[in-house]
Amino acid sequence: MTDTVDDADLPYEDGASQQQKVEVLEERLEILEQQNDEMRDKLLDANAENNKYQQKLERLTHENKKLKQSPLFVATVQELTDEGVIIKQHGNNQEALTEVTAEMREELSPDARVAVNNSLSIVKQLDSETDVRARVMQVDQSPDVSYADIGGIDEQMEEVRETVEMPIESPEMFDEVGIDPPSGVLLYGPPGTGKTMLAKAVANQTDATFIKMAGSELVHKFIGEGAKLVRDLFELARQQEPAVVFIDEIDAIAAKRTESKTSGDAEVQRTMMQLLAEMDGFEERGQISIIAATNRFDMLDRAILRPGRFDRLIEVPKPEAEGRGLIFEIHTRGMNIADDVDFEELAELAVGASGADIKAICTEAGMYAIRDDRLEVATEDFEQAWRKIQQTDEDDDEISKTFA
Ligand SMILES: Nc1ncnc2c1ncn2[C@@H]1O[C@H](COP(=O)(O)OP(=O)(O)OP(=O)(O)O)[C@@H](O)[C@H]1O
Repeated sequence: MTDTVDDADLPYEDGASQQQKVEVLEERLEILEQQNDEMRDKLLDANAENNKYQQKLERLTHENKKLKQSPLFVATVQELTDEGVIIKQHGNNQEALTEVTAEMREELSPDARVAVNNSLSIVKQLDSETDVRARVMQVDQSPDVSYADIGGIDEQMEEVRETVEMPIESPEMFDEVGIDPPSGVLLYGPPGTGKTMLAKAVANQTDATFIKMAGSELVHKFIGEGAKLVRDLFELARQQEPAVVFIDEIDAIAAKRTESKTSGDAEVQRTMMQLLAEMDGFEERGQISIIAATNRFDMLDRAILRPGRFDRLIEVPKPEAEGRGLIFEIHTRGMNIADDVDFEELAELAVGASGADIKAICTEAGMYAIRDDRLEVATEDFEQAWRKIQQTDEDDDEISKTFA
């Protein structure tokens, strides 16, 4: 590069002639012009380079977005080698060697959980397993539901108590008599009839930790991890025993096998096999009771109903008139209701309502009173609320038919 002209001192002696001064200044001007040209060239080059990087960035951002949109699989990092990173896919346990950028490599360590795309490139690192567990499993040390909060399903409640309470409270009795305690209870029936409540109440009664896992979340949100999460679920229960493990929507993991052999099916199968294995290993299970629930009994794989697994099948139906009356009574306990409100009458009116519907009627009736600026809930409010809830149900049915 040309010499720089960086001192501001005049480049000639004080006594220099006019001629000498002009010559020196011209010389300096020439240098400056040259430098200017060089700088302009560099700027142009830098701009071109910048454009190139900008385009590359856009392309990569687009590609990254695309990668994140398509379904990803979960894998665990086994080893960081000079050739690349060895990962093991969950579900099929296949190992693969994949290359990663230097930045990604810095972040990774053996045992890290990562999401990989179809070509097994690592797209991102995932939360630790504890976070995932927290999201799929709802743990409640002491649920606040008691038997007195449940109405209209006394028989079912008795059966659940008999099956679950005894093995938790007096496991030694089963040892002494020499029989295996009943392993699992399967509650089936329409939505909102109190299945979850029953499981919570029995956990509360036995001072057991209530651990809930939703079957549908297990297979839809955590693809490739179902079997492992089932293992984790029972491990967690063992740490917390006595525990009641409640598997909601079990039909999502234990549905009848279909003819198709898609990878989704295989994954669900693996999850179910793990569940069966955990249920069969009762010896090591300790004071852990399993309660599962489904609205789709007809869809269940018979394997799950074999003796020694869910050997108590309890139907939890919608309540009859008497039961509906009791549920109205339960849900209005804390409400300020008019003296003339008659639960039997309300129960006669709300034909076909589930426990959850009745709870909704009571809340809605309270809302009608508030809107009307009254502090007391009247019979009319309940009637109006029931009409509204029926309407909402009909609308929902319409919507589900439209999308069916
Ligand atoms: N038998 C009942 N007695 C009192 N309240 C009930 C009863 N059944 C349902 N409820 C009310 O409805 C709510 C929902 O019930 P719950 O979650 O137990 O139903 P579920 O049968 O587990 O439904 P799903 O199949 O949709 O999971 C409860 O929190 C409770 O307020």
